[in-house]
Amino acid sequence: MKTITLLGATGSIGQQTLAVIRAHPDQFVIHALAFGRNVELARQFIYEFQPEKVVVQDKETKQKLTAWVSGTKILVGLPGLIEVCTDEAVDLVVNAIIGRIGLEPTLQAIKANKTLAIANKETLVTAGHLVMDAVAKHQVNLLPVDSEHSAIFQCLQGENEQTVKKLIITASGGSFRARTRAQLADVSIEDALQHPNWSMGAKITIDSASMMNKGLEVIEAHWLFGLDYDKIDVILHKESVIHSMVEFQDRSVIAQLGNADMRIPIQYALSYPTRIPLNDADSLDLVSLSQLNFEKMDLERFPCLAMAIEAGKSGGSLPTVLNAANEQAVAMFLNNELSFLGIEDVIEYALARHVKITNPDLETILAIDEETRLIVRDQIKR
Ligand SMILES: NC(=O)C1=CN([C@@H]2O[C@H](COP(=O)(O)OP(=O)(O)OC[C@H]3O[C@@H](n4cnc5c(N)ncnc54)[C@H](OP(=O)(O)O)[C@@H]3O)[C@@H](O)[C@H]2O)C=CC1
Ligand SMILES: CC(=O)[C@@H](O)[C@H](O)COP(=O)(O)O
Ligand SMILES: [Mn+2]
Repeated sequence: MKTITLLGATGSIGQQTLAVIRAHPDQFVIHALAFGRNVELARQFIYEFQPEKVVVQDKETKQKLTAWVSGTKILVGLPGLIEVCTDEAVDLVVNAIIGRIGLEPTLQAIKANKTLAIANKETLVTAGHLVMDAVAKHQVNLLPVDSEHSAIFQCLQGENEQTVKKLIITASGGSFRARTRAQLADVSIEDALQHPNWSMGAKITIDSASMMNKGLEVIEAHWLFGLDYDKIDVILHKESVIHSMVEFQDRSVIAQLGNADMRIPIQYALSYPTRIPLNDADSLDLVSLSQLNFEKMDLERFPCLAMAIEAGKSGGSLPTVLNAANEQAVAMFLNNELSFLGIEDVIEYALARHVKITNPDLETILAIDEETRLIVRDQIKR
């Protein structure tokens, strides 16, 4: 039995994680659930999973929840997240929170020697070196949940990582893959939220439309698999059936395929190192699909991907700036304060004015993150 703390329980990944746990009550039990402000949904999950502890984003949310909950301790904010990630009883932390807020809980969970299933890619982008240093020091398992990274991780099982020639990350192209750049000028929030293959939270869906998601994933892959950027390729694959591939030195290529169902990588991270059945799911039907398509990635069409690769290669504090500027810009786009193409403009602006700091510590990263968000807000409101 694995005892689990789940951060981001009310989100897209969080709910699918609970579906996996619900289907395997003999293997997984919830210790704590953390969420932001969605009290309605959280109440149902607290009732069903009876966690010992719940963490909410702020005091107002705690007040709303208090009347509904008995026998569960309600904690608030970052101290609460850290407490439930480090509790003695916990074996596995699933970090499915959105954004940079996931960084400190991640670091604390690793320091407490917990196995970590990580969906929260912003954490690895903003401070991958700190996370991987902590993983190496504490010798914990850091298990990818992101579909591409789970695919690569699965392809690497039983392999010697020294024999890897390159990773090939697939990209669906997102909501606007059929549009030219000129056709992106007036796109609406609703259009941007229509991902062709996956049902996901709003922020990652916008990242996918701008191709920043793939940029974040390249940086995430660099840290998770310890490979130089020139060994990480991205190709367009509109069906999202091959979730990613590994080419080995002998030119053999291993791919992981499956339907676009995040329960597959989530469950693999939870059950690792074994596989368990995924019930209520369809098998991949290649005959119905009949063909799979691949295209070269056009970095001029998708400048966010180009900026992310450059920031990753340059390293230091630049990925922190990239991530913070993107989080702020996407939030403002979703709030109707910025156009879709404005997202890439403000990220470019934030990166250009930043003076890189090599090997930033946690305090420096948090300060740069805050400062970058301010700069982006000021720039947009001007
Ligand atoms: N969705 C997907 O299929 C995939 C997602 N990912 C990654 O997984 C992560 C989660 O994505 P997704 O599930 O789509 O996101 P969602 O927006 O659907 O969910 C985010 C979750 O985080 C919670 N949250 C937000 N802010 C805070 C906070 N300050 N304190 C505590 N909890 C907070 C939300 O709570 P509430 O809603 O209650 O406010 C919600 O539970 C992201 O990093 C994303 O890039 C990676 C691959 C696929
Ligand atoms: C499900 C998942 O892992 C997402 O990150 C997905 O990959 C988004 O798809 P694209 O970014 O390829 O559009
Ligand atoms: Mn992904």
